[in-house]
Amino acid sequence: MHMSSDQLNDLRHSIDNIDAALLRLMAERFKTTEKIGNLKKKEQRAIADPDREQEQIERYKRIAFEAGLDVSLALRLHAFLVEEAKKDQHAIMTSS
Ligand SMILES: C=C(O[C@@H]1C=C(C(=O)O)C=C[C@H]1O)C(=O)O
Repeated sequence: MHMSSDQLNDLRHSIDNIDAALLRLMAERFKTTEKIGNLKKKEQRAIADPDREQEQIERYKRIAFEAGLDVSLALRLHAFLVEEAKKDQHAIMTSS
């Protein structure tokens, strides 16, 4: 049975709202990691914090599982976000 185009439009409207929320949250996350980068620069701290990343991984696993999201997808998202945040922080650390 075909989905009616009304149903399709409604679902796509939901997707657009979800995507907008995801992008705004990502912007918020990168603004926050940028602040952390500035703080690390001031305090001469290392960019990477493996202990923190490990704690985040455990948290991602739990939250993804409870939310019914594929755990490996959540962990790939974590790796991507942290890698990008560290690249940004590296740029902050090396700028004068
Ligand atoms: C943002 C930080 O810097 C790095 C990036 C992280 C992140 O994107 O969440 C976490 C740990 C660090 O390796 C931090 O130390 O909190």
